Amino acid sequence: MAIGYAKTETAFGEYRPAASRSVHPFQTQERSNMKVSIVGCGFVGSTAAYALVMQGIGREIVLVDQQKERAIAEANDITHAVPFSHPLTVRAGDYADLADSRVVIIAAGVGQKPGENRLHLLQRNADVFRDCIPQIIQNAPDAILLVATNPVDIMTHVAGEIAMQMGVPISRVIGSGTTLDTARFRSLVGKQFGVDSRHVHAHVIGEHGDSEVLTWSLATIAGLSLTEFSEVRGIGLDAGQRASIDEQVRRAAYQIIEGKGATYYGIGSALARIVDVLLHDQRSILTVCSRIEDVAGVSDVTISMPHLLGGKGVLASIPLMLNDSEHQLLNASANIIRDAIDSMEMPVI
Ligand SMILES: NC(=O)C1=CN([C@@H]2O[C@H](COP(=O)(O)OP(=O)(O)OC[C@H]3O[C@@H](n4cnc5c(N)ncnc54)[C@H](O)[C@@H]3O)[C@@H](O)[C@H]2O)C=CC1
Ligand SMILES: CC(=O)C(=O)O
Repeated sequence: MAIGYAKTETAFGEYRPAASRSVHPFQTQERSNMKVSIVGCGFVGSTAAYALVMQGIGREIVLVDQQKERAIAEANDITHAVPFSHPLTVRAGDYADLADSRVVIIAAGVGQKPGENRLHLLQRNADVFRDCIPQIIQNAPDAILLVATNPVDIMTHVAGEIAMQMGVPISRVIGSGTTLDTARFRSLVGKQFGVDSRHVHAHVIGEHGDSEVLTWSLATIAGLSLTEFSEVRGIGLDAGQRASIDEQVRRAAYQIIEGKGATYYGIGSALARIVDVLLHDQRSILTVCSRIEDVAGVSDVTISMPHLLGGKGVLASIPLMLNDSEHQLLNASANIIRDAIDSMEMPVI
């Protein structure tokens, strides 16, 4: 293009006359379709925003928190990372600013203190959801809701109950579920074998909590079962090593919370990955949680299984060919979630 030509290229490769541009160059239609909002921007919400910016996922991020000053401070801090990463805008807002969001991440509520498990948070965070989910849906009725707040399976169930009463299809209500636990499992198996964990195919399913199920029998690397891979590479994976990996996955949150008060890098990255899949209809398989008709003999439960995810949310949950012991563990895990759901009064809008 000749120097001085009176057209400028937007960030999206679209040319338009500079003089006729009435909005900031980033403020195009494409950008508004790439809007992601985050309600609850403490450790988890703000780290998810940072991960989105670092990876260039989406174009606009809105942070909403009951502590407005916190949201403003986080938005400013993350904006200062933009010149080193990707051209997103990050700003604080109110519920009205959620309008036109494609995805709303919900990380509002309390986290575990040392000595607490995730189920201990149930009543406190259910109260938070009674307050914030209706406001999110009123302002962003077409958005996909992505829940991170713990206990995430039950909070996703609560969000789904409210969403359905407000006319939102349940396929648009997703929880991060065991996406993080699956990442922990893959990273530890990768470390054991000296293999890039992105090439370890292994899933954690069930509750995002103490009863989760590591599906060892179905784990593969390069199409080989872990036993076969272990033989091929001459690297052992005995019962003791499996038990140690299981313990490290299952107890990771406790260990990290004991050490630094909260977990956020892993979940922030998991949330960014899920958002990427949703925004770009990537049809990825992730162990998010969604409301499923029947899991291991337990009916109508919100739980993590491998899910096919696309631009409209959950496209399918994928049943696994588990061995008997894994099936029993999944049944027990699903019953724990079902009992917790039954123990509480679901919100009526
Ligand atoms: N799903 C997962 O794998 C993980 C989930 N979590 C969960 O995420 C949640 C958030 O954890 P953190 O960010 O560490 O907590 P945090 O305390 O740092 O942040 C929570 C934020 O929510 C805000 N908030 C509370 N009530 C609100 C309301 N009604 N409306 C708007 N904002 C509200 C608070 O002001 C605060 O800024 C916890 O429930 C935690 O257990 C944490 C790590 C992993
Ligand atoms: C806190 C939590 O749920 C986790 O790190 O797994």
